[in-house]
Amino acid sequence: MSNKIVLGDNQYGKAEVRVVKVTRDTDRHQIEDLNVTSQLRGDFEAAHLQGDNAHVVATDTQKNTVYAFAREGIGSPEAFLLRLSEHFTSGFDWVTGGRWEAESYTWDRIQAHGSEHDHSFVRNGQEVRTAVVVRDGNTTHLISGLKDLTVLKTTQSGFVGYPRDKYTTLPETTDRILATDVSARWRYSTGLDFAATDFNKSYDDIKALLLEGFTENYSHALQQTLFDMGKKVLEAHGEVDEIKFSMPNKHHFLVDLSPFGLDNPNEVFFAADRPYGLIEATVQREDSGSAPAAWSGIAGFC
Ligand SMILES: O=c1[nH]c(=O)c2[nH]c(=O)[nH]c2[nH]1
Repeated sequence: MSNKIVLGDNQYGKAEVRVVKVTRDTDRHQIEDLNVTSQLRGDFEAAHLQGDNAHVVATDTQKNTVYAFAREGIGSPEAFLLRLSEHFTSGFDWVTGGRWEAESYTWDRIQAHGSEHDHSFVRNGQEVRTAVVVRDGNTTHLISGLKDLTVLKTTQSGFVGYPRDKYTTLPETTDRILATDVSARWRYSTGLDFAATDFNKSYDDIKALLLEGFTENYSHALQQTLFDMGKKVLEAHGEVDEIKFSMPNKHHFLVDLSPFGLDNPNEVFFAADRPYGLIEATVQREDSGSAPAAWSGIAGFC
């Protein structure tokens, strides 16, 4: 083993640049609200080893670039990140790649006096939309997703047939509540023409498929429901290579009402917040293989 100490993988940039873009071409304003992280990869050895900052595009400059690009419009988180990645990799020879990530928050128009208001909005708290661009030389990986999409069904779910040992106390059930916060990330094929893709439409459609997938079949386990949801997305969207999920099983325990002389025919539950089951999996095409580089910097499944 060598005693020489060298620099390993590295990236740097500005994290969580909060940018809100108002489009006011007409009196009916539009709002886009993002939290952007920009990180550059490339030849930054001199900065780390010698304190030579000649290659260090300041994180402050990266932040300013986010705001300057927003002036020309955002469009979709994916399109915005792709523009940033192109700018930094084409503008600086030694920047060979990087990672650009955004969370996107949705604002709905306030319904006032029966119609949608022109310039007043209410935050839609249903889920947070996410996007990541990972660029490595000429290869661009694009991963879209969502998190905190909380769903629940009151029947058509059960859990039976699992092994029993001396530590097993869980009773089998064929009718339980199934609830989870869906985190999902789907990776678009690198062969896709990103410039010609309507990522907002794709997002809306995939979210709808995930929700439908949750409802459609009797659930023998959250694992099966996860797979149903992913399968629907891959069947309908040929441009998506794989989808990763992280889903807590938000347990709802039937409350024993017998001390009060009451029955409880599956109606009153204690919603536990912890511990929770944690179900994570990738749903992929048989021949697609995996693309670990695309997911680098994304902790765990989602
Ligand atoms: O859908 C479930 N999957 C599990 O793996 C599991 N384990 C458990 O205790 N309850 C459940 N439910």
